[in-house]
Amino acid sequence: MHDLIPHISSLQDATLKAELQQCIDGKTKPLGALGRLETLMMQLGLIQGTLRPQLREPQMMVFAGDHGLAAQGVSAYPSDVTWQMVENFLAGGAAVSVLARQHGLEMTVVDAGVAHDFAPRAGLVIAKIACGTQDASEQAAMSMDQCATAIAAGRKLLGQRPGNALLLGEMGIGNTSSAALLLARLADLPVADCAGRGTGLDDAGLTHKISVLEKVLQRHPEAREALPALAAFGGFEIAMMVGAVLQAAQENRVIVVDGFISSSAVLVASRLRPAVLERCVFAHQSEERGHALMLQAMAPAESALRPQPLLNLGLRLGEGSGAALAWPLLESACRVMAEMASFASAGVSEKA
Ligand SMILES: O=C(O)c1ccc[n+]([C@@H]2O[C@H](COP(=O)([O-])O)[C@@H](O)[C@H]2O)c1
Ligand SMILES: Cc1cc2nc[nH]c2cc1C
Repeated sequence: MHDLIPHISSLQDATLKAELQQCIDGKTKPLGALGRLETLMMQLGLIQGTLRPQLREPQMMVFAGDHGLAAQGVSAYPSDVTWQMVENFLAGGAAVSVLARQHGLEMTVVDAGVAHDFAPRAGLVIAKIACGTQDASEQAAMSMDQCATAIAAGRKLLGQRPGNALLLGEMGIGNTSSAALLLARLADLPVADCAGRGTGLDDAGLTHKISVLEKVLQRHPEAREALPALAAFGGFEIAMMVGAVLQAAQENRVIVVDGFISSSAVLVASRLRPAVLERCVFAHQSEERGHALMLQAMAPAESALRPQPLLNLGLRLGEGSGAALAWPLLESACRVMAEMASFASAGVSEKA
């Protein structure tokens, strides 16, 4: 366990925090007037241990995997869409491909367990654990060994990438079911509150999905802790994201979290090592039912670690699209810290 799950220290440095606050408050604006950008500036400064945070070589990593549970009719789309969208990511035509290009994000697609043989090529890492998970309504989605292998692979892959920022993306037909199951079990919530329409189920489809997920929870009463729950409910792309998040946090990289499924990986990682949350920037509030509860489940209401998503655009796509859309805000936070004048340097009068 200790080899698999690294130690992650807390960033709480009262001196640096006071200096950052003084630097932010000293800039030429009414106190607090840059709102949420100011807390982002503070967070980036704390992560990097400096008054001048800088972002370099941001890595968009899109983890893909298939889900045995999809056979139970829990998604509006067929499983083949997973590999077809991987091809689309690599061809440059998916939403995340366009947005990553726009913002200069290097994009890597990771085959964590897609039920398809891909031709090797630049931008694709084939790290298949298996050709899709098992059907969690019949058995554990993956063995504990597979789960550990996926986490270790995610850590290794992230460790090999350059830069100081990770943007999380994912693709996997059926993976809103895994994320909802993880939330229901780890936060002890009714699965009906955690499950949403995913790729676009209608009312009857959602009712069916919830009844399938209730049976899956009953099938795995023993899977109560983070790792057994991850193994029971899947998927490989979520497990690999858990590894990538743990490694990125250990290396003090900024982690930009996308939507419901990326957040479920952070939920698991934060149950193992709560300090990962200090490195996480939550890009947006997804339209998927359950995402708000997912964010609340990560930390108590009064905690400074309670996730506060940057955007609320009604997104429900995944892929890392929301993380890419939020990226310019992180760049702006750094630019403001570095370039905005202070009252003293600009000769502007302070509050009377
Ligand atoms: O990230 C989100 O908030 C999100 C919300 C709804 C759907 N998705 C994407 O839709 C796929 C999973 O949906 P489903 O219905 O097949 O479980 C998967 O590829 C996700 O990237 C993603
Ligand atoms: C077309 C399509 C694109 C996606 N991107 C992420 N999840 C997706 C699901 C579908 C169905």
